[in-house]
Amino acid sequence: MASYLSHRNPYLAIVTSFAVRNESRASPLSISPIRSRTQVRNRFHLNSSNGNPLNAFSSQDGSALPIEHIKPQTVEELFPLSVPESTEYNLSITVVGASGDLAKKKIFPALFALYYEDCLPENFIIFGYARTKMTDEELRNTISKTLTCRIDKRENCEDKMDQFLKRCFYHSGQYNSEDHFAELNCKLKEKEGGRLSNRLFYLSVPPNIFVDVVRCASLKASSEKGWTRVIVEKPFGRDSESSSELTKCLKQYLSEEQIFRIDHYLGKELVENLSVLRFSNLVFEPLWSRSYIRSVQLIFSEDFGTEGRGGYFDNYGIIRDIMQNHLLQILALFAMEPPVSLDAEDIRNEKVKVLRSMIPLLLENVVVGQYKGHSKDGKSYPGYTDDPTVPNGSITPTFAAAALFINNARWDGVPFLMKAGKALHTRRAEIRVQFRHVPGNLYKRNFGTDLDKATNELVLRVQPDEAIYLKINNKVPGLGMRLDRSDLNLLFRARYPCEIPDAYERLLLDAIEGERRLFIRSDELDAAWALFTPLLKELENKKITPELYPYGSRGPVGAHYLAAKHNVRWGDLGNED
Ligand SMILES: NC(=O)C1=CN([C@@H]2O[C@H](COP(=O)(O)OP(=O)(O)OC[C@H]3O[C@@H](n4cnc5c(N)ncnc54)[C@H](OP(=O)(O)O)[C@@H]3O)[C@@H](O)[C@H]2O)C=CC1
Ligand SMILES: O=C1O[C@H](COP(=O)(O)O)[C@@H](O)[C@H](O)[C@H]1O
Repeated sequence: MASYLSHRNPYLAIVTSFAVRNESRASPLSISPIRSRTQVRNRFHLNSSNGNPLNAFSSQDGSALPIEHIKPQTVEELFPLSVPESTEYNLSITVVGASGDLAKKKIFPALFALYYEDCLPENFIIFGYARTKMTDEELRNTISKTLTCRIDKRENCEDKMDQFLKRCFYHSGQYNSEDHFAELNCKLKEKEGGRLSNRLFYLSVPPNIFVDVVRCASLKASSEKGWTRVIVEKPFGRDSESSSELTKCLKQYLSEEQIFRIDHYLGKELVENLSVLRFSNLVFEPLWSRSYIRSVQLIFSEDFGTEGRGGYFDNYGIIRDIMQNHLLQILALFAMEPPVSLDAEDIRNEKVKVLRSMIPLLLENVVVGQYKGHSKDGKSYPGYTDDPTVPNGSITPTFAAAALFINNARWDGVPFLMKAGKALHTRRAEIRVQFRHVPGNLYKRNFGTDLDKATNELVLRVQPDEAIYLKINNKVPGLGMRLDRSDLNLLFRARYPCEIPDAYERLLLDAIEGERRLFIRSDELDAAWALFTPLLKELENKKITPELYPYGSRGPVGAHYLAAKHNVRWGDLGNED
């Protein structure tokens, strides 16, 4: 019971510790604390991503108001005899950049999915905000085209969509206008109907606008009595300096507790499952070190180019777009020491330690590539520089492979190979763990000369078709002694025949709840940039030309040499997957 609410905000931590102290000397007369706590829990009984029940109307983040303001002063304040009903609370979500691609593709559909699953509080409203002129009705029409119902839960879906859309509104304004945000504030207040309201802003706009929006929103549209939180989309800067500058600017208006830096890969089901697999199964954790693991591979590939996003992409490139954030976050989760608990700070502390233990990334351990035009079966595919939004002669990498090392006792000498590319032959994201050879293997001669083919490999397929499988050696049935490699295969669609929630659903729900475990803390971000910035500068200063690879291919051959240099092979390019 003690840990039930305690990891949340200061208010709830106080409530919990106080309630537990009271509980230990409970008498028939000391019933009110326990009753109050139960009421609090029942009011909004959802689970956040670490499995703890939610309290969606949890109080302040210590932002708009000083912390003393929110500390309950008396027992009556801590455990009021009459706890307000959930209907008195409101959650207002403002999607800034609501006319954009991400808002339509991911954010509104995720919000609808949460509503459909009864994961939003009873009183919620959603505002779209952008410069584009639009009426509420026009916003509803636009987003209605992208809402979908779970494949396995289609009943009443149309009704639910209608009800959801009725809660969606739109306000047009400039991103740097305090007046326009003050107008938004008036509209929010009107719809909130005088209830205590928590406010969440989702910054789905290009990064050069982040600070303006945060300034205007925090000064003019913060919640007066509830919390105000801001989800910030990547990219968080483009190197150490710009990232620190961004953090510094954001912190003029927000506390760290209010900033939710999203990395949507942390919300993916299989990335979530990584820690479960490792820490709740005895068979894996003892093997999780240099003693048994020969290499770890983090692979991201897309079978389409930068179509439509070339303008953004050219300023960043694949290392900033995928490696410095998505793949590095997975690496940190994979390699961290067991955290003290599942609390956000405990996990993020361990991740930071790993990131800070990484050996500086050398240019000789990196390969960069760029896709070129290619024709196949009578169809032609454009090269990266054919995109009209990409400058002629751009040397921005659309592919990169890198070998990284962690300087600690657990991982000394183990190559962590990363590979990320656009316009490759397949769309896939996976974590591959290659184990060492079996020492003194009795069956050595059954494998022929290539012992690598007989090593065990654990694969977490993040997407598509989520799966966890372990490649093992097995006797082929029969009178002889022939071995082959087989998979112990946990295919999610076979085992769990329900739709897997999108990463944005999980992350939005956590931000509403105030659960920060899957969001990036500023010191994690600093450590991530500290690792990649020198390399990025060297690539740019030396104007390293990327190796060209045809659209739809398996990427530059340089990636194979890189793996070979570290005595390993890419697991995704074997004869079998
Ligand atoms: N799209 C994706 O798949 C992903 C996007 N992201 C990040 O999410 C954020 C939003 O992405 P996305 O929706 O694709 O971005 P968009 O380019 O579609 O921009 C979103 C909105 O911002 C406004 N906007 C665009 N450019 C400018 C500008 N130069 N000055 C002022 N306003 C501008 C536009 O609204 P209006 O003109 O109406 O004001 C636009 O509809 C970005 O930070 C992006 O990096 C992260 C991961 C994936
Ligand atoms: O952050 C980004 O991610 C997408 C890939 O996300 P996914 O969930 O579809 O795998 C990528 O296309 C984009 O370039 C990048 O900015």
